[in-house]
Amino acid sequence: MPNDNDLLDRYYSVIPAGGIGSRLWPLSRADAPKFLHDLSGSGQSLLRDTWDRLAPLAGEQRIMVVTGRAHRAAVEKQLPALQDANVVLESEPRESTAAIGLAAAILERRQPGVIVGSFAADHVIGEPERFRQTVRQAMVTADAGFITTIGIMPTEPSIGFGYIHAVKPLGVEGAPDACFVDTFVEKPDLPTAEKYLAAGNYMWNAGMFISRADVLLEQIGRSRPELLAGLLELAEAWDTPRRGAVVDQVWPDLEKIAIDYTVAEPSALEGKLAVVPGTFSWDDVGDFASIAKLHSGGRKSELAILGKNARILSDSSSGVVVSHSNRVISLIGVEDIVVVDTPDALLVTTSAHAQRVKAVVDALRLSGSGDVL
Ligand SMILES: Nc1nc2c(ncn2[C@@H]2O[C@H](COP(=O)(O)OP(=O)(O)O[C@H]3O[C@H](CO)[C@@H](O)[C@H](O)[C@@H]3O)[C@@H](O)[C@H]2O)c(=O)[nH]1
Repeated sequence: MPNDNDLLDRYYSVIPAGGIGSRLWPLSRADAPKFLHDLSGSGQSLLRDTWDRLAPLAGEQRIMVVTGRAHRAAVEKQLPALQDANVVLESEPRESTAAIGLAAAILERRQPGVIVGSFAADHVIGEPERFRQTVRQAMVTADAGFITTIGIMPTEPSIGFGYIHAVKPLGVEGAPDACFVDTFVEKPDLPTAEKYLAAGNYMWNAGMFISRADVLLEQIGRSRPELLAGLLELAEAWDTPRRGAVVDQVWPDLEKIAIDYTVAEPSALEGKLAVVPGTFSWDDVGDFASIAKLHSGGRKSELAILGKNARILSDSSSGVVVSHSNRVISLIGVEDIVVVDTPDALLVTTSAHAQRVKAVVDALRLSGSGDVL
C-alpha cells in the first residue's frame, strides 16, 4: 500500500461550482448562486466552507475550482489563496461530466497518475476531520482503481439524490470501511426511493467522486466517446496560447449530462464502483425546508432567521425567514412559514411546498421576468 504522503503528492481536490440552486430563489440567483451564500451559519460562504474543509488534505495549492466566467471575481474574492493555474472558467454551464471531466483531463496532463476528488461547493458538512478521514480512505480505493463515492444513510425517500447499493467489503488495506457497489440509481422516482429506504441497505450519494483521473476519463469515454474527445482536446490546449480558441470551438458543443449518468451508473454495473460510508453529518441544503430544519435543530416550533441585518418580529410563528432587504418583517401565528425577502422579489410559502420553488423559477423565465432570476 502506498504511504499517505505518496498518495497526497498525487492528490487534487476539485470543486465544481456551477449550480445556481434554483429551489433557493430569490436568495440564490444567476449572479449570486447558492455556493456564494452563508447557509451553514459559519459567517462565510458555502464555497469558503468547502475550501476550508478540503485545504488540510493536500494543501491550498492542490484545490482546483471549476466555475462560470461570470463568477470569477466573486470566487476569487472568497478564495484569495486560489492559484491562477487552478481556476477553470466555463463560458457557459455544460453540467457535471464536462466540469469535472475537464478538471481531471487538465490535471492528468500536468501530473500523470493524479487522483482527483470532486466535491460540491454548496453542501453543509459537520465534523470536518471525520469527513477528511473518509476521503483518505477513498483515496486509497481510488488508487486501487475504483471510482469511489461517499455514502450517507438516508433519512427519507428523497427523489433528489442518487442511491447506492453496497454489497460487500472491498478488502483494500487502508480502507477498512469501503464496499463494492453493485447498483447506483440516480434520482429514482418516489416508489423506488421508498423501496430503497425500506430495504435499509441503500445509501444516498453525497455527490463526491474520488478516482484516478485516468480511470474517470476512461469511464467517460466508454459512456460518451465524443464528450471525452472534446475534453482531451481542451486539456491538450489548456496550458498553451491556443486555450481561448479551442475553448470557443469545443466547449459549446460538449454534451450536457451529469456525471452520475456517465460514470456512476455504468461503473457500478461493471464492478468498478466503491463506496465509503460517511460518518459525518451532511446536508445538501437544497431547499428552504432543509434550511429551516438545519437552523432550528429539527425543533418544529422554532423560527430560523438568516440575514446579517434582519429585523424580524415574531409572535407564535415557526419556519424560516431570510432577510436580504432592510424591511422590518413581522409574523403572527404562522407555522412552518418560509419568507425570503430581497430588494426586488419576495417569496412566501411553507416548508411543505419548498420543493415547488423551482417551478416558480421556470414560470418566471417563461413569462419574461428573467431579470429577477
Ligand atoms: N462548474 C460547474 N459545476 C456544475 C455544473 N453543473 C453542476 N455542477 C456542479 O456539480 C455538482 C453536482 O450538481 P448537479 O449535477 O446539479 O447534481 P445534483 O442534482 O445536486 O445531484 C448530485 O448531488 C446529489 C447530492 O447533493 C447526489 O445525491 C446526486 O447523485 C448527484 O451526484 C454541484 O457541485 C454543482 O455545482 C456546471 O455546468 N458547471
